[in-house]
Amino acid sequence: MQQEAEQTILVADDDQAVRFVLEQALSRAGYKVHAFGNTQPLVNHFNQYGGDLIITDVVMPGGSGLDMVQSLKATYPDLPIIVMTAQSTLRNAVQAFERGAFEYLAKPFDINRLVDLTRRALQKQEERVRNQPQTKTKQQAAAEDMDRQLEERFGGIIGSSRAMQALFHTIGRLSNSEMTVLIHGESGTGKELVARAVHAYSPRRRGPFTAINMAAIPRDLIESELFGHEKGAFTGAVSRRPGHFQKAEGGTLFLDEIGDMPMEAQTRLLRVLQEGTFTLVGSTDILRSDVRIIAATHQDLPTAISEGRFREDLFYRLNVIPLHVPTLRSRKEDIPVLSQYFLAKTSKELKVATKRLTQSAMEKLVAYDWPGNVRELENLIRRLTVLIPEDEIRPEKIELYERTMPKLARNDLSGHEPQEERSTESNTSHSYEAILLQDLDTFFATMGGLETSGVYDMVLRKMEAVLIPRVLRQTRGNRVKAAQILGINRNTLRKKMRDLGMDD
Ligand SMILES: Nc1ncnc2c1ncn2[C@@H]1O[C@H](COP(=O)(O)OP(=O)(O)OP(=O)(O)O)[C@@H](O)[C@H]1O
Repeated sequence: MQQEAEQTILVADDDQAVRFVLEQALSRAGYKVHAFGNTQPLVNHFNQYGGDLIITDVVMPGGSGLDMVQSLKATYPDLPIIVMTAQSTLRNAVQAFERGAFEYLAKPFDINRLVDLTRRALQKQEERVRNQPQTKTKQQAAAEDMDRQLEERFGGIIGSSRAMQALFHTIGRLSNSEMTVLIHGESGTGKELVARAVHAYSPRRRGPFTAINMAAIPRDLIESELFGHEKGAFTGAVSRRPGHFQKAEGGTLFLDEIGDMPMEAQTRLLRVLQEGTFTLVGSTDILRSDVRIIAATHQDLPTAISEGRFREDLFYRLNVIPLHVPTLRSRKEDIPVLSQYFLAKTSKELKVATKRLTQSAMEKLVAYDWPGNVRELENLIRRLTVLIPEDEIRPEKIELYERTMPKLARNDLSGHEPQEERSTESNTSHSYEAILLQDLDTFFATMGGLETSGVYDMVLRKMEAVLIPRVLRQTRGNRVKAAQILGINRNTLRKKMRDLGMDD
């Protein structure tokens, strides 16, 4: 029987007849055989060209086969070695196994038994290799090292573009300083990540880092969220409550979307920056603050100032160190490394195999404009990891998901005409198809593929089981209206409800 990939066996025996018999039998079994009259030439050959299995005699004029087993196993613990001897003593047998031999054969033996043993030893070895964690290539290990260093140094900010390198450089220069920083950049570029890195390399690194997003809090609550409130300061203020300034004491307070801060809160913030003091809402007690401020915005603050929405004096207080985080489309060279980073990160989080992007899929990602910047790329990679059953991400999958993402569609990953120019109807049907297809892919993936039979009925039934209750909820249980919306007659609806086990 021919082996799939030819494996090499090295034989050492001082008896030429034995060597001949072994060479013949093992070659017939499909192995490549090199036979030697002594141990040293075998070891030399192995060191130079390697080999998959060794068969050795024990007593040979130039050296002991057992000594060779010991020295080879010390360096190659997984190498299978079969020992054979005409002087079969207990001592020899014990020593052979103690030194790591796979098997010990007393001469004379049935040659078929040796061939059989050889096959088993090689199979076992293959299994062991398969079950062992993959050994990394030097290149992989170096890349991982670099990632780790980057992650450690810049809190997980990835980017090898010149713009990102310049940003890293500034963050590095800022370490040891406590100056106020204003970060500017489009949404999703990584402003919060940068703020965290600035904090992590500052003398306050052991203090708290607290983040608050002005756009995410109702405007009339921003002041009390930031500065805390006194009991009874407003309806609902049942007790005295600290704000983010107190929580960030001794550390850094990150004020995201500062452009959305209401005027009254701006005045209080200005006071903290000028005097280092503030008062709780509803109190006149002056509290001291030891907090470093890092603010961020995607808005153009000078425009907000000219429109009377932002205090000019506050702007200058905040903008002591301006940092700009570049858009992803202006640093396309970072897209491959970011994509790989998110593929690895997501698969680790979700405990699934890391997917690969084909070259043309990667080209698509690089060509795209990324209006949502790094956040959009991260989200897309997460979706692809979760929803695609295959290990490889091909460009069609990216086009498919593009249709379900209004933002992506605008920029057109597929290279088609922009979707806004298509009719609403076709837009809708496109996204329905894509959403359904995504869900089906996930559904089939959880069922282990599309090998099941009766898929048509099963899928339609599952659709009905979701659709009918949904429409009935919409009509508050009114079946006449529900049947109208569904476009089926009342009796059909009643029958389907019964089939689905829905109560009358
Ligand atoms: N250079 C980067 N390397 C790794 N991950 C990044 C990078 N930039 C952004 N991210 C990731 O992208 C997502 C968005 O980043 P982040 O929240 O910092 O953006 P942002 O500019 O503060 O957004 P917004 O203005 O909408 O608040 C986060 O999950 C972040 O971890």
